[in-house]
Amino acid sequence: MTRLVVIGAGIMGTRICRHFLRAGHRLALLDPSPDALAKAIGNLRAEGFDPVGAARLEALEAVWGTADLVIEAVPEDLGLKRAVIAELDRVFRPETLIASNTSGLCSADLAEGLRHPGRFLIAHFFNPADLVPAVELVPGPATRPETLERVAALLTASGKKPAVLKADVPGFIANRLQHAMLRECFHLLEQGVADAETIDLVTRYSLGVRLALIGPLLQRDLNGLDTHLSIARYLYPALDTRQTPPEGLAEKVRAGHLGRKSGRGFYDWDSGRDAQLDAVERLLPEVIALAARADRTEDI
Ligand SMILES: NC(=O)c1ccc[n+]([C@@H]2O[C@H](COP(=O)([O-])OP(=O)(O)OC[C@H]3O[C@@H](n4cnc5c(N)ncnc54)[C@H](O)[C@@H]3O)[C@@H](O)[C@H]2O)c1
Repeated sequence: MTRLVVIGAGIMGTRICRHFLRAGHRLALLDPSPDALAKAIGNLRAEGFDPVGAARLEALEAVWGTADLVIEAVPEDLGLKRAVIAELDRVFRPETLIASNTSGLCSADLAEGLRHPGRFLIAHFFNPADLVPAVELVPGPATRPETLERVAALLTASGKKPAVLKADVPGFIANRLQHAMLRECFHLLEQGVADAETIDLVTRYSLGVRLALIGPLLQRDLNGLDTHLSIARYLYPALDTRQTPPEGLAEKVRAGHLGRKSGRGFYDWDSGRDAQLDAVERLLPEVIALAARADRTEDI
């Protein structure tokens, strides 16, 4: 059993806790917001777990300062994350590993100025973190090989699929792909080629049907690289290559249309859509089980 500390009791922190508690680890959760902490601890207790909750690091230091791994999941702000990680580096013994759940900041930027940068790396979980198997691991220039090995082993033993990147690039793999696809979605919307419902429908019932079972590169091998090259030759010049986010997106954010959390985004969020999306999330384990079956051809 490993002792873990999670910093930040928001969407990601709570679900990361749930994952490791289910895997049998001991866990402390820290958040300076009393509401966020009470909600997270309350939800985890309702599931039969008993995590330690704290509002300040000093409250954990005596007992948890020797924890095996600390994972920070505070808001995506480089200055805030740097300050939090530097404090963790100061408070926890040098043997305690430190991971950041940043969505795409560089490992080198987060580790700058640390006293013990060899114990730091990025461990990028996906939402919902208790269900989605992949975790991107991004070492920084000073990360020790044992840090990477220990975190990868812990994740594998708890049922996750860690994937180690060979370079410290912003956005890692998944967010680079996601943003490339979304840039083209905005392009199609702006050009009036299709509305949001149509783009979502085509994506789900074409690319989406395959993606949980076959990665995009293996799928291209199936299709034939010569065909892909012929299409790429005429298609690339027509694709969006802009270097700044679309103005339409910025307008939505300025108007407070943030998606589910504000009741309106690309779609209107009434209680029916809320309930529908909750039901869809309950289907995720089935999709994940299918993806795992695709790795074992004897099961198909
Ligand atoms: N939401 C996602 O889908 C998702 C997916 C993958 C990665 N991430 C990344 O995970 C991180 C957290 O995202 P989230 O969606 O859980 O955010 P969130 O806003 O839901 O939660 C952040 C929590 O951090 C707490 N916090 C703020 N300052 C703190 C501090 N100094 N010490 C401790 N806690 C502090 C806040 O009170 C809040 O409860 C971000 O880096 C984000 O980019 C998010």
